[in-house]
Amino acid sequence: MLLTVENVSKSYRKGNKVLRDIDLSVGEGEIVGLIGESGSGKSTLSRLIMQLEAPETGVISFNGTPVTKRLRKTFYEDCQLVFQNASAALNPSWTVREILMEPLRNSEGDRAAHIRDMLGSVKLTDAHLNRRPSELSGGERQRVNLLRSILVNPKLLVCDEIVSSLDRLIQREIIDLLIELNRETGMAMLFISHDLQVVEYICDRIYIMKDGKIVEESVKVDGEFEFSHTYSKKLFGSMFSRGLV
Ligand SMILES: Nc1ncnc2c1ncn2[C@@H]1O[C@H](COP(=O)(O)OP(=O)(O)OP(=O)(O)O)[C@@H](O)[C@H]1O
Repeated sequence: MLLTVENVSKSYRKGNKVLRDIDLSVGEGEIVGLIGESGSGKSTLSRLIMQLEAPETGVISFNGTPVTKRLRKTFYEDCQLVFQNASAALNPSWTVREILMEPLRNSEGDRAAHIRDMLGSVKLTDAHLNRRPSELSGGERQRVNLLRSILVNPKLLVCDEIVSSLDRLIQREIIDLLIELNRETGMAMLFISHDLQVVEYICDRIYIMKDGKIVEESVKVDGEFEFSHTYSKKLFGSMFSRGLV
């Protein structure tokens, strides 16, 4: 397995567990979903995976090695995080070129040529390079954000609600890009979302989270996920009835 999360728990305040005994895995080249309502602990888990915070108990491993035993620099070449708010993630005073050069600062070779080669993979052009984030649309900003993370060719991309603030059409464009990237490069993804329709479209396997616990894992069969846990049925049922799916 590329990523394994074993028995991970986390509290911010004594006696109030935000994550409880989480077990989760992502295999090479797999697109795995993590779905749950607001406040269920999804972003906390993504921060733990990225070593931005430490778990209280349990172990997170990448290719069988605990992430805490990895050098940050090489770990971030293997595993990258993209999160929802592209505007906050991008330095407003930098041009797109400067933003994209930054993750390659330690790379050898022609960085500008690498960026030019990769622009097309997220449907951006040379013309975007001299613009600042404020001169881009929301969808373009998220594509710059995404490109910044994939420039180092990570094996795993953790996507935390990356299309949630975009309209359906732009969401679809970004999701199709992710599927294309996955097919072409084999990049695995942990796709975190509260949006079943999006998760159902992109993922082959999903985990359902409730109040800091994984309550169910489901594998897509014939294009659909099946659930046995009452909460998953209720969650998915209410999404259908609200017309989100
Ligand atoms: N730094 C923090 N200090 C204290 N409590 C926190 C902190 N970060 C998150 N929490 C709490 O942990 C719980 C889980 O939050 P988290 O952001 O992981 O949920 P989420 O599922 O990602 O929600 P959303 O979909 O709304 O982003 C929430 O109750 C939140 O208030």
